[in-house]
Amino acid sequence: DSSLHPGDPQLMAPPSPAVVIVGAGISGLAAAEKLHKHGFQNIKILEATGRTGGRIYTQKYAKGLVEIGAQWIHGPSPDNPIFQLASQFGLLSPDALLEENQKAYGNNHPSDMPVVYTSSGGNISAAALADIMGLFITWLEQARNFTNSRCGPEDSVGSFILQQIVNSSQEWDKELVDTNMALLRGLLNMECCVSGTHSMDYVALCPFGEYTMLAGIDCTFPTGFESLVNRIKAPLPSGMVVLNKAVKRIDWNGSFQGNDSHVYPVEVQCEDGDSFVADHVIVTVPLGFLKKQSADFFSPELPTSKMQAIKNLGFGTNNKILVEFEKPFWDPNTTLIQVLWEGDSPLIEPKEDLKQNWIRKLSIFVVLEPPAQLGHVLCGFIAGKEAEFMETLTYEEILSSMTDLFRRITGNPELPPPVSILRSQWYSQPYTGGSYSYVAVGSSGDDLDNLAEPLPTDKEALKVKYMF
Ligand SMILES: Cc1cc2nc3c(=O)[nH]c(=O)nc-3n(C[C@H](O)[C@H](O)[C@H](O)COP(=O)(O)OP(=O)(O)OC[C@H]3O[C@@H](n4cnc5c(N)ncnc54)[C@H](O)[C@@H]3O)c2cc1C
Repeated sequence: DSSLHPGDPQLMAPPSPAVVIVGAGISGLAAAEKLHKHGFQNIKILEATGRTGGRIYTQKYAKGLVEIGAQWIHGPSPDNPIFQLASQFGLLSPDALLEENQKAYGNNHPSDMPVVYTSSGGNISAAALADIMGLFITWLEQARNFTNSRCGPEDSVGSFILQQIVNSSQEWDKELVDTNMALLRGLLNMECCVSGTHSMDYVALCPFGEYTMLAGIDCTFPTGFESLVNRIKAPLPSGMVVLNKAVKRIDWNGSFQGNDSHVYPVEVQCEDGDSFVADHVIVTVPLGFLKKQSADFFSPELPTSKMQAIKNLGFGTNNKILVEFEKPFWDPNTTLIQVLWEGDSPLIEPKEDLKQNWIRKLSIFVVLEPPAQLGHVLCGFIAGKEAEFMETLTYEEILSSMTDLFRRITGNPELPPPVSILRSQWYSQPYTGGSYSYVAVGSSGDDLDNLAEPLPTDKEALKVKYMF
């Protein structure tokens, strides 16, 4: 509520509330910026790593910039706060600002049709692919329509789609069955990347449609997603963000003497022995970190409903493998490349030997734009246990796997190896522990709301709650 200011009597017990924000990703920085704008001065943002931005991470690569984490504004239209900020700061390309692009629906998926390369160097006709893509998109929409209608708590998006595949396959021409199944396996692999999960069998069916899709064709930041973070951070005074300051524990319901005469309800203890007293703490650490640490991170322990929400919600890995080529092997109009792994099928469990088979989970590559400025770069997406295994491999092992893969799918054993590769390793980051969250079987959207609820639940104590 912008009408409230620190001087307002209903907000102010001590004259300048001390606020500690844990995490300097976009959430923590945006919270600080908002408080600062409303006159709060006693704010500290404690960040475990040596950089701000968290899962928004733009790096120099090839001849330009690439995103190791967040890449697109999904649903860039006026209702989207990221879009609002990005346009306000002038960070978007003229195309992204076109009204027609803001009104169109991209469905949170790349809107273009991929070009399919098979694992033995063949191609698939655009018509065959369009048929299967059409079915798959319809099934996803049907899965979203389960919201508020009856479905079992154990039902998953994966099991629903599998049932549709089985039913639909009865009507397919026999000679198309293997190709269709392999295409669908690839589309499911891609959907795992979208949801950040190992398997769509882990994603709850009933709440699947609660994720609101905003209008707008997904767009990127020409100067990098991190330029948005930097603009949000710019007005904050130096010293407000403290890097390399990992928080170890938050004592959130006590009485702690500050250096002044004030007694504070919260004390934040850091790994390096430092501690900070506070009136309010805003915790923005990823769910992946909370899953590993929440039992020891809060004292007293969080209420059972919050602990259950942390346990029940899903948090999985989606990684990127960026591959730079001297010359593109793909046609200049290609925007997406799908790898069809012959023999794969949604009806067959993937083989467990990750060393031999991890690469079969890699089904989709986005051609990064614009090649004139960036060079010829493909961005592969891989999710789940295979993505986590990939993080353990050396640069040389991945480069060699990529060389083999592209030689196979182009049918050209002489194809020059990529010039370089760059991969993300979100699972191994101790303060992230994966990529993003999803509503897993056994959880619901209420768990997300529950985690966002401030503590303590005593309404009298909730002065800051009404700031936003
Ligand atoms: C591969 C990938 C692709 C993505 N693609 C998109 C996309 O295209 N579009 C999109 O909108 N979103 C995308 N996302 C999601 C998006 O990046 C996140 O939703 C967003 O960046 C989360 O911001 P945050 O500030 O909430 O968390 P984070 O960015 O994770 O920030 C949390 C911060 O807390 C710090 N921290 C953790 N523990 C501690 C501790 N104990 N003490 C102190 N600090 C701590 C972390 O180091 C981190 O800096 C993607 C994410 C990934 C990983």
